[in-house]
Amino acid sequence: MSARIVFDLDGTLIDSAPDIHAASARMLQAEGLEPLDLATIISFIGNGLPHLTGLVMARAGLAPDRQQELSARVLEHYNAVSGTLTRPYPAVPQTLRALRDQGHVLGICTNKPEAPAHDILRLTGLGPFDCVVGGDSLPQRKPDPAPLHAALAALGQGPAVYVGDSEVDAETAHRAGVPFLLFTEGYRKTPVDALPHSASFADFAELPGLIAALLADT
Ligand SMILES: O=C(O)COP(=O)(O)O
Ligand SMILES: [Mg+2]
Repeated sequence: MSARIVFDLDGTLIDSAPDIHAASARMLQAEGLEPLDLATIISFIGNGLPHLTGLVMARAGLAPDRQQELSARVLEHYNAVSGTLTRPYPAVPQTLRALRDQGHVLGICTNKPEAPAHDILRLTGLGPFDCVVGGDSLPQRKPDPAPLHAALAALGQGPAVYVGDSEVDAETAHRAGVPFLLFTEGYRKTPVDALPHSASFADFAELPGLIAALLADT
């Protein structure tokens, strides 16, 4: 049976935190400020770059009324560095190929803006995806279920599953009523057991088997 499989991007298919860290560091440097450490930046990922910029600004003591200006700055820097330090997690390319070969249709539902999401998918060679919904594609972003619903609608009919790494992804899937497969090696802050999920995995090589088991149950 073929399924509609939608993936989160940052912390799920790709380890993009080093480029996000570099983009925020360039913005801070232009303000005469020191970079935040990578672990702090990782803890801020999940709700999109403007939200992350707001958290970085608060931590660095920058006035909140500059958020729009500085978010645009971080996005410019991110577009400039995007891909330099970003890598797919181990076994991701092979697993995506295997899932396509099995006849599944694959989509992306990320809070990363749509344009850099397309860029990074091209640079990493992880595509083609049958749809890409970004954090700025709709008025709503995750954890609102609307972006996941939009991605699934674009993929047609059939059983659905969402694969992600974070609290935001677990809540999105839960609110959308879609089974959630949790990748445990991304940017999650909460213990695995405290997040609603159908199954969890640490190695992408396990994913086709988990999806087959999920489909057998439905
Ligand atoms: O850019 C972010 O903050 C999060 O992106 P993600 O939804 O792909 O994890
Ligand atoms: Mg993520």
